[in-house]
Amino acid sequence: MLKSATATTHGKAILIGEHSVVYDKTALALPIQNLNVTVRLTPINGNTSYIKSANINLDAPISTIEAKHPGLFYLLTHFESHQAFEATYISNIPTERGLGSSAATSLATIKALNDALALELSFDEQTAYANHAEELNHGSASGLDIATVCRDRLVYFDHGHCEFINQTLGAHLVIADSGVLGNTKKAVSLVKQQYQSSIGKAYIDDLTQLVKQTKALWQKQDIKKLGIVFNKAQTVLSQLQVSHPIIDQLIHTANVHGSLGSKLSGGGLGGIVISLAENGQTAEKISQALRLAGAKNTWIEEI
Ligand SMILES: C[C@@](O)(CCO)CC(=O)[O-]
Repeated sequence: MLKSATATTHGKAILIGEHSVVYDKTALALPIQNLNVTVRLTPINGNTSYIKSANINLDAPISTIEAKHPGLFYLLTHFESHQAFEATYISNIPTERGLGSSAATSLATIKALNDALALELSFDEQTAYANHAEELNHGSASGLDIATVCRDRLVYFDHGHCEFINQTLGAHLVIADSGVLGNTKKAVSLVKQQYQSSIGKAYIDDLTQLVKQTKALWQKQDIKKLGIVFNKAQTVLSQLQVSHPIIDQLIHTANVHGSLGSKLSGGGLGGIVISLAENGQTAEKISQALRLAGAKNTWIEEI
C-alpha cells in the first residue's frame, strides 16, 4: 500500500561540456540549491491517480500524460501501488531552460516513490530509474543532469563517475533566463546529425578540450583564463547551431558589462546564459544589465 511521502531535489547548471558529454562523457556541472522541486505523494480514494503541478498548469489523470511527460508517466506507473494517489509538484525551477527541472523532477519522483511504496531501492537504483526517465524525455541522456541534481558540490562527470570538486573558484556566476524555451531533445538530435561529419566531430573535440582546460583552470583559480574558455565554448556551441539570437544578445550584454566570459548552458536553442564575474559587485552590474536587456530572471551564485 502507498503511504504519504515527500521528496525534494534541486536544480543544476552545466558549467561546460553540454553536448560533448553525450559523446566524450566528460563535463562540469554545478548544483543550484536555491532552485528546487518538491513532490508529495498522497493516497486518495477511488481508482484514478492524478498529477498536479501549478507551475506547468497540469491537473490530470496520470494515465493521460504519457505523450507530454513520458519520463514521469514511466516512473509514476512503473510500480504497482494497489492504491490511487495524487502526485503534487511544487517547483521554482523554470522548465525547459537547462536548469535541470526535468532531471530534478524525475529524481524527486523516484525518491518519493521509494518512500511511499517502501521499495528499498539503493541510491544507484534510484538514479538508474531517474536516468531512464530522462532518456524517455530527451532521447539520449548522458546521465550528467541526474548526477548533478543529486549532489551538493561541483561535479566533474567522467564516463558516469563523479569526482567532486570542493575547492571554490573565488568568483561569481550570473545565471540569466533568456525567457526562450530550450529544447534539449531537438538540440541533441541536431548535434548528433553534425557529429556524422568530420567538422561536427572536430567541434565536439574542441569542447572536450575546453572541459579539460576548465577543470585545470578552476583548480588553479585562474578566473580570467576561465572566462576566455567560456567564450570559446560559446563560439563552438554557436557553430553547432544550438545557440539562439536572444542568447547571443544576452552574452554580448554580459560581456560588455564586465563579465570575464559567458556561454549558454544546457541543451540550448534557448534556455539560460551563464556569465563569469570577478566579484559580487560586478555580478550585480551584469545581472542588472541582463534584466534591462530582457532576461526574464537572473540569479547570482558564489562559486
Ligand atoms: C545537451 C546535454 O548535454 C545536456 C542537457 O542538460 C544532454 C545530456 O547531457 O544528456
